[in-house]
Amino acid sequence: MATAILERQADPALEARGACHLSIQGVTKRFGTGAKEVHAFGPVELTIEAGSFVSLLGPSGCGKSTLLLMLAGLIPPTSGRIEIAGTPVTGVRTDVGIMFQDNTLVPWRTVRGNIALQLELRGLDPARHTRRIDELLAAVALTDFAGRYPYELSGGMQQRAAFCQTMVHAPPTVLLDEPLGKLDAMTRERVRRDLQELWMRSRPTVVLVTHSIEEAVQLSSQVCLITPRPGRVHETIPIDLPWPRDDEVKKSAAFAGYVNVIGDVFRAYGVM
Ligand SMILES: Nc1ncnc2c1ncn2[C@@H]1O[C@H](COP(=O)(O)OP(=O)(O)OP(=O)(O)O)[C@@H](O)[C@H]1O
Repeated sequence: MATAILERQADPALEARGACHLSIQGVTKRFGTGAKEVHAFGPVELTIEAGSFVSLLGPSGCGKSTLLLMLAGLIPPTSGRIEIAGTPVTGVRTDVGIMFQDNTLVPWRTVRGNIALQLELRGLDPARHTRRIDELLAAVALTDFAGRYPYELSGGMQQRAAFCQTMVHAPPTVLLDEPLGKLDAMTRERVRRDLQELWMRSRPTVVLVTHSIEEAVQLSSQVCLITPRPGRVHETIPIDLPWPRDDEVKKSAAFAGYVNVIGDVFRAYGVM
């Protein structure tokens, strides 16, 4: 799958897109005012190196999704500064690929039309990317459903279509908010492998929000542990395991060691 996803067609708009360095400087987020104010997140200082795969792990409500939305420029921080590749994030970033747990497929377009929409929104001509769309569809086993509408797909199929949407413009920065949460266990494992292979081949900067310690350890170059709300960085743990993180690696004592160490942190917080 990854090979297909990463093959880029000769469109300068999709070429020469290096991975981006992300910088989060003293960022906080508060929602509401007065008695209803919620201090959701921060202050946080965090640097995410270009080409790394960072998972954000933390208890429910600690502000992980809020951070992702701020990184994408969809909501502003209350204070602090976010930069992608040295440029302050001040609004929606079209060079970022983002995927949520609930997909953003529009009901009036087919699967192919939904994928094409992400190109159109960026001023790219879908007709020039037919091969890429076909390869993405094949990679997630949706070729036969390209002409179907979202309501005709299962939840897992909708997420796979949404994955194609996220990747079709070859984003140098990919933000994933529990994208695999609603997938069945077998599909989830397959998409994890695909995601890993994809990252290894083209090394976009990936930030993944997940509740699964195993998923974070399997996929990440670093796992960032976030405290209960208001979320702060407890620790960033480099995951020094060989790639690819196949079944052999997942069965290793070192893998189990990382899972235990991270689990101990959350057990100490009383959230596990
Ligand atoms: N638009 C909003 N208005 C008010 N409060 C909000 C808003 N969005 C998030 N919050 C609050 O901010 C806090 C962090 O929410 P967020 O969704 O970022 O957490 P999370 O770590 O992603 O949680 P989960 O793991 O359950 O998805 C929560 O207390 C939530 O209620």
